[in-house]
Amino acid sequence: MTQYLLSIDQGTTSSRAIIFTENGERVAIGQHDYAQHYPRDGWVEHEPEDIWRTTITSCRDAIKAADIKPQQIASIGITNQRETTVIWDRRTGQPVHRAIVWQDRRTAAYCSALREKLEKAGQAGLIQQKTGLLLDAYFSASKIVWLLDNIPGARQAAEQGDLAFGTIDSYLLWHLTAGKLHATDATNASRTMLFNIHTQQWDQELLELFGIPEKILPQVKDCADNYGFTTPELFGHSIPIGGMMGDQQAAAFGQACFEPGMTKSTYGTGCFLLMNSGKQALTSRHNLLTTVAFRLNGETHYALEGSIFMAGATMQWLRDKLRLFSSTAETEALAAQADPGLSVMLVPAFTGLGAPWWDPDARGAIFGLTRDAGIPEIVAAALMSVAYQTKDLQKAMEADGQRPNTLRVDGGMAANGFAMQQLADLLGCQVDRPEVTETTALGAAFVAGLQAGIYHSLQQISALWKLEHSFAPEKDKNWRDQQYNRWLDAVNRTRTN
Ligand SMILES: Nc1ncnc2c1ncn2[C@@H]1O[C@H](COP(=O)(O)OP(=O)(O)O)[C@@H](O)[C@H]1O
Ligand SMILES: O=P(O)(O)OC[C@H](O)CO
Repeated sequence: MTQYLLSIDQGTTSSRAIIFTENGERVAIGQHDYAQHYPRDGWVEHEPEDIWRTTITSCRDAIKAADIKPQQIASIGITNQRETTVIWDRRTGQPVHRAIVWQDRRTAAYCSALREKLEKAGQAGLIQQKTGLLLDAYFSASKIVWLLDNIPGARQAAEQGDLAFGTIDSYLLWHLTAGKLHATDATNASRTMLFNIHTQQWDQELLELFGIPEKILPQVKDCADNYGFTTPELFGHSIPIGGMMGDQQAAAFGQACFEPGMTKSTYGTGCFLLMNSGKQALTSRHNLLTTVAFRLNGETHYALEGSIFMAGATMQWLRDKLRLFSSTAETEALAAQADPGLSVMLVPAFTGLGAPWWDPDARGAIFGLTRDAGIPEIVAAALMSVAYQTKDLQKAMEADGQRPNTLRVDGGMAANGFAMQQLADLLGCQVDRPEVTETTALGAAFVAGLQAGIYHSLQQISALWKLEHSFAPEKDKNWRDQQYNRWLDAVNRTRTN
């Protein structure tokens, strides 16, 4: 009987399930979008029930479309939007509130106050030293604090051990196993701001600092590990769950970035660039994050990460709010019509600026508009903003003494040839796009396959990576510097810090 791997990719805007062959070929997909809730400026929430329902429907659709039996699935891998925080009641499985999404900025003021407190106490570097993260509303810790402080009775219930916290991976695992397992993996744990990435343990000092009871936290496992079995009612058969990874780490794994210096950049809703740093956890002095890249057999590999909040989401804004086009697939042809002599710049700071600026109060702007500027120029500026933001990350890595070698790209926006060519031109390095751009799902399938004994080494997985197109830089250094200086000027005009 032919064996397959099922990857669950629970993303910010949609839930997906993809069936892969043992050779990493995509057989079938199930995908469902779900509602985004914006109750106030800067607040972003998801209904956990929507996440669960769309995930399970996507799995069933994928199994049906692949025309296979659940018995043929050797293992399930779970990958997910990271940091997004859910707290639920262990007795009923009911969430106490909607999930607070990674993009949500409601705890920005709390984070600023805590930063000041730490600075005054001479402990400014404490959080970065332990977690590799910068004190920001992006990560789970301050979101947990908000839930415990704002949901009546939550703090007391948490202290009594009645509540469970999880990022989306844990929440899905809990439901897939009918409440048998409350676990996460080291990559997701490394995004909570409560996990010491050096000792690989929940950190007591940080739990005290945030006032979070340890009882609500999940057990932390390797990425390829025994995550139990799906409860039989779901698929008519209990399928083993063998892999778990945050989505950006999964993308790096699916891109086979296993050696130090290997770098990937994923262009989905946001953009996340990860450079493998091997078994060494590098500390950035230029506002990048240190994160767990993967942990296998108890051995941790690290990465430097730059997180940008708006990439594909900028294209959605142009489509849905400005109605400049009806499908993002049109943007490549539109941008190709832009007059290269016009210098429109779009800074997509809709929810503040991420790495390396970390300015939660900055807001978006379009500069350089003239009477000749039209839809093509604005679309081109939006696509180029993604390349400029990646250039910011490249500069920060270089300032940290790192020189990422070729860049492997993936995610929905990597399909856009205009954006990818701009990226190669601005970075001045080769940009490689693989045959499978759903590398996030593929990475989760790979770790699940390691656990199932389908793969025996990382070399075996590397050999499955296949190049589809390589974008080579076509512009010189002068052009790059000139363009980048104009970008910096535009960014500086939106910054508040
Ligand atoms: N051809 C394209 N050109 C530009 N942007 C695109 C294109 N295709 C998809 N996108 C953008 O990519 C994003 C979807 O990518 P995906 O990897 O599915 O995201 P996520 O996992 O964050 O939901 C959307 O924001 C969409 O606007
Ligand atoms: O859902 P995505 O693909 O936009 O990824 C979200 C990231 O994991 C947030 O850190």
